[in-house]
Amino acid sequence: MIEVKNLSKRYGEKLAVDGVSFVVHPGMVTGFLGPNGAGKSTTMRMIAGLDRPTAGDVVVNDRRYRSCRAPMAELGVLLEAKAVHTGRSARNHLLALAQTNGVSSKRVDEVIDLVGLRSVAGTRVGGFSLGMGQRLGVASALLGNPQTVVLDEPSNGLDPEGVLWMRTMLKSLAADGHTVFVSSHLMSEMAQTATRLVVIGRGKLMADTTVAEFIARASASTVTVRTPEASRLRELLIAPDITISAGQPDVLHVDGLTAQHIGTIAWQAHLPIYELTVQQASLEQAFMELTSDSIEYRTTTSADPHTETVAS
Ligand SMILES: Nc1ncnc2c1ncn2[C@@H]1O[C@H](COP(=O)(O)OP(=O)(O)OP(=O)(O)O)[C@@H](O)[C@H]1O
Repeated sequence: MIEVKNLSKRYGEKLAVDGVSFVVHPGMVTGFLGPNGAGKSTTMRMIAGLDRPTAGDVVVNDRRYRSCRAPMAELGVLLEAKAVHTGRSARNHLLALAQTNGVSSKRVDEVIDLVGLRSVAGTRVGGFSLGMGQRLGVASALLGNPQTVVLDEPSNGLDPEGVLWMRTMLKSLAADGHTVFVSSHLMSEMAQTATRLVVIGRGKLMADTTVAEFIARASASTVTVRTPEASRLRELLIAPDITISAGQPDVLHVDGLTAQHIGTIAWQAHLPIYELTVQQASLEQAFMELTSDSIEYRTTTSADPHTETVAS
């Protein structure tokens, strides 16, 4: 479990993390979302004990690790993908890490298999691709079989097979009772991987909820109805606070009523229904809606798409 309590981090004038509190529970994957510069990496670095908070506290697995990092069996960390510049092979790199942390060489071979690096375990790490480096980083994070893992953009640089592998691995870690806290900008991937979400914007907590609730809160829950009796159904449904727009002649889009309600009214009036669909926002749409005011680095729409402006 990770408990973050009133956590703040100031870099000079910049308050990168501003009084953030949340709890990451074991047994499920928790996604950590926020626009660029929101403070995700800074928060993760403080959880990992690599940055000292300006204020507030972090408790990992019921213990405080103030000045030193949590032991490998407690907390496994993958922070921003950095190439490991070493002439060592992947296996020797992990063996060295294992020796300094009292981890057995048997575990080294286990994690090599777990991350799918068996065929290149003897290859120099310096020549690894970004995706192979990510897998090695995950292997290092899992070496101590930690109760809690904190991974910053673990799917970064992975090919589709690698992204699927990462999703499966994170879910299986969570299913085994581990605490899994993962940042990502890949919204569709997060929607498939995480059960809960912590969302920050400009250093402040914006949401701490389940993925389902987060999406439900953002979407207007429009119901699409397909019926050959669209105009009759419209007359039966229309009421104050109910908005009905027509798509094709046999399609109505209804805001303000549930699918059950619409289905029941149609059934009572003996109107045939060919389709009744609740239109839910995607996680990406929900995220954009929630964070649109807290995007710090925004591209201008009319000018050069490569130009970035910093909002005041
Ligand atoms: N060492 C540092 N010195 C000064 N400012 C920093 C430092 N590290 C981070 N910042 C600033 O703190 C803010 C939060 O940065 P952080 O890297 O935590 O955001 P992020 O949410 O991880 O962003 P991204 O999604 O782009 O990785 C940014 O404005 C960043 O410029």
